[in-house]
Amino acid sequence: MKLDAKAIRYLTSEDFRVLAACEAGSRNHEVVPTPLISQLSGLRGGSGVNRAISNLAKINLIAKVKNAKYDGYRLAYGGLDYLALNAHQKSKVIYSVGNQIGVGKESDIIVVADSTGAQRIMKIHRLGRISFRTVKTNRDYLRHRSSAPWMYMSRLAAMKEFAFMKALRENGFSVPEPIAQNRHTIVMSLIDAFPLRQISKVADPAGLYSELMNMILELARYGLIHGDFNEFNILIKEELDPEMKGKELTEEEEDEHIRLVPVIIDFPQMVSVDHVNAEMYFDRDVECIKRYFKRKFHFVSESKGPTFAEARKKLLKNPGKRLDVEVEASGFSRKMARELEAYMADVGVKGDGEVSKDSGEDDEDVDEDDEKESGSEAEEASDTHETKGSEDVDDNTKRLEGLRVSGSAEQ
Ligand SMILES: Nc1ncnc2c1ncn2[C@@H]1O[C@H](COP(=O)(O)OP(=O)(O)OP(=O)(O)O)[C@@H](O)[C@H]1O
Repeated sequence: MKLDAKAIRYLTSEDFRVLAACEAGSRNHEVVPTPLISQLSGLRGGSGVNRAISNLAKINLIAKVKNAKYDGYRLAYGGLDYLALNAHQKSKVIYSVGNQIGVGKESDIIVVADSTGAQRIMKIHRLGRISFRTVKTNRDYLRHRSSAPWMYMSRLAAMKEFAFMKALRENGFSVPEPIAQNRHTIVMSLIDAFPLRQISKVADPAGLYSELMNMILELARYGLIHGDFNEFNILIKEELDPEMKGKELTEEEEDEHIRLVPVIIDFPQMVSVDHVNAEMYFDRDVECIKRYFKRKFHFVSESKGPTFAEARKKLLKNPGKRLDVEVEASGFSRKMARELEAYMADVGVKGDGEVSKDSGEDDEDVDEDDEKESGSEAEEASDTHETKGSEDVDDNTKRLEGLRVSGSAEQ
């Protein structure tokens, strides 16, 4: 399921039309019948369509499925990746694709660049990585979206992340700059920093701790609770004090004037302060930071940390713009939020370095399944085209390979 962009430059506009037809057909067909692909592609004459279908199947963008009633194809994650990449390329958001720098439980993080070489991050949401087979199949959100839930849920996750990132950024919060969203992907600015998880020593833990607590309170003042505020989702950027910029400093002086600036990069669980479980989420965020600072930096604050009641009071006394309301108005509706939340609840939440216990067991089963699947996919793939080495994963050098994304894509 890893993105391999190499084949994209060989795809023709016909291939992309057929791929888009498979995507459209997948919305209400688990297996899209070949005649329907042909019809939806709008291409005349069967031979072009058949050639495109066989091209796409060869590089695993679609997969042939023999159904009890008819033969057809289903869109694979790779196909959806290529459709999104093609769209980003057409709108000049992405010009080249570089290294994968992270594999999350539910996403891939890839360094990309625009035509000037400016580096950006593309995050590909993969909510089907944890197989839907293990999620209770009687869930409402699956019943109504049964044909391709992975596609729908991954797009919802990308929409949610983009909507919140935009609202937060516009209101002065320290988050990456959101650049574009297409299907299950978002493109954002690259933050040159490490996750708090990887920071072993902090000169002033009390300062950083209070900054993080203030962030939690400030979010609440704008009507939001992060819900997954932990050492993985906070990047720590080193910045020189503004008044020291441009001055010639020794290394020691520089160290003295470096400020640690937290940047929030991921908000899968973000909820409104009006959510039924708002207080639980708020307290969990506060506890997560307290526990982590104690364990990692041996820092225990004298104050107990903010309570939800205090946050509420702050919100009422000095309200910010209600970003929960703003996000809803931007197109990520309450219904979508509920569907995504039901799914997230099923697969569990990571906090303080651990996958929650209930979901952990599920995850193990699923990962095994998943490995088997992706293993065989990779084997097949290596027959037809090169696959990327796993050493690229987690490579923090953020080096671009300068791989062209597409030259022949549909206009
Ligand atoms: N904008 C960015 N700039 C730089 N690095 C980033 C950026 N976004 C993500 N990363 C890197 O990728 C890693 C994973 O990102 P993120 O937490 O958004 O993915 P995730 O799928 O939610 O991960 P998980 O499911 O494991 O929490 C981060 O820890 C960080 O190292």
